[in-house]
Order: sequence, then structure tokens, then C-alpha cells
Amino acid sequence: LSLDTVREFLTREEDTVVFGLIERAKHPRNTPAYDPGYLAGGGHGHDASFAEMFVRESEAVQAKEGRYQSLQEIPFFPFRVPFTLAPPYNFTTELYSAAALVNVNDAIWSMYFNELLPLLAKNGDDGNYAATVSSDLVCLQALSRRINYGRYVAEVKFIGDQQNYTTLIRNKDTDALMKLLTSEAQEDVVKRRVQKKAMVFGQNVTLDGPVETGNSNSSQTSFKVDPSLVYKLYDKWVIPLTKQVEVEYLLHRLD
Ligand SMILES: C=C(O[C@@H]1C=C(C(=O)O)C=C[C@H]1O)C(=O)O
Repeated sequence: LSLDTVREFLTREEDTVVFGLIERAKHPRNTPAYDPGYLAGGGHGHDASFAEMFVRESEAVQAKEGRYQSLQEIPFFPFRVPFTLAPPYNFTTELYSAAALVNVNDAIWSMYFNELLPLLAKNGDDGNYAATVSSDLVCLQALSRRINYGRYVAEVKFIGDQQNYTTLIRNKDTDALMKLLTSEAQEDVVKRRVQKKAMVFGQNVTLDGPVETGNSNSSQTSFKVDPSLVYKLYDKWVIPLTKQVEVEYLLHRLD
């Protein structure tokens, strides 16, 4: 684990996040899928929305196949996750064990459904709820993996500057920790790159003419996901939440 490999991981995750958003944006809002009352109205005694039920049950299946044996993956419903049926695999454990399970999945969940989704999906209801929430799950898992990877970022930064971090952790100085782990230049690169990825991955591809680059002067260029929304997602939520994970991890790094 080094700062370079950590940055490579985050860069590759950007692709997964952007492709996930493109797929979700294919479907309209489909609000009944998020309404707990919609299922209850069916009289089956459910108190969760289709979206929640889909995530919970998918996580249960994936848990059985060993998804959460990798520390890179953290479920949204940890108490509903059954034991794995997969034989143990010797995953490398780069994380400090007392801090390894730090995560902000609850914050990711509410950010995704309450803030991002209304900006991402067009109004409308086409009844394809299962396909829709299945693409929500992909987005949630990608965002969770990316944001909770802040644990690995923090570990690398801690190892690289143990003396300074140790003092700040002992003093529980979260503001100073936040400042020490922040690289504004790097954050700027990340935000501009994801915006560009949204342009490149989300363009309409036709056989006539050159590949659209998105920065041509044709105002007709339209993207499957608004590149400025992807910038905003990283600026307002993904990077701040990643840094929150980093700070929380560090606060447990000497436990
Ligand atoms: C990931 C890093 O650490 C911090 C978090 C970042 C992020 O969430 O993208 C970017 C820069 C840093 O503020 C890094 O330095 O590469």
C-alpha cells in the first residue's frame, strides 16, 4: 500500500461510479420504488421500500458468497447479513484492525436517496422498479467502496508521517487531522477528472463524424449524466465523506 496505489484505486473507482450513474440515469425517478407505503399497500406486511428490500436481500445473497470477507466491501445492513458460505480466502489486511470497520454508509445512504437521486434521474414513472433499484445498488456499492476506502488513504498517510499524526490523534484534534490529510491540489485533479470522465463515458457515439469530445463548440452535445453533477457529487459529498472516514479511522488508529 502506497499513496500511488491508493490513488490508482480511487481513480479506477471513478470509472465504476460514473458508469453506475449513467445506468441509473437511464431510468426515470420511479418514486414508488422508494416509498415504504407502496409495498405496505400491497398488504404483504412489509415496512420497507422496494429499494431497501432489494439492497438488504441482495446483500444477504452476496454475503453468502463472501463479498464482505474483503474489508474493501462494507454492507449497508450489517446486522442482516448472514454468515458466508464461501471458504476462507486469504485477503491481505492492510488496515489497523481496531479502525478497520469505520464507515459512513448511513450518510452515503441518505445522501444518495435524498440529495443525489433527485438531481440524477428525470421525473417519471415507467414501472420498472426492480431494474431501477438494481442500478441503485450498483451506485451505492461503488460509492461506499470509494468513500470507505478513506480508511486505506488514512493508513498510508499515517504510516508516512507517524510522528505528526500520533500527536494529533492523542490530542483528538480532528480539525488539525483534517488539515494534515487534505491535499487540495489532489482534490482538484479528482474533481476535474470525474467531470471529464462523465463527458467521455456519457457521450452519444455515432458512426458519422469524429468522436465528440464535449469541449467542441457544438451546443448540441448532450451527455447521459450532466458532467457538472458528477463534479458536484465529488465536491460536495464524495470527497468530504472520504475525509470524514479518514479522520474517524485515524481517531481509532492508536486504540
Ligand atoms: C485521497 C487522498 O487524500 C485526500 C482525499 C481526497 C479524495 O477523497 O479524493 C483527495 C485528496 C486528499 O484531500 C490523496 O491525497 O490522494
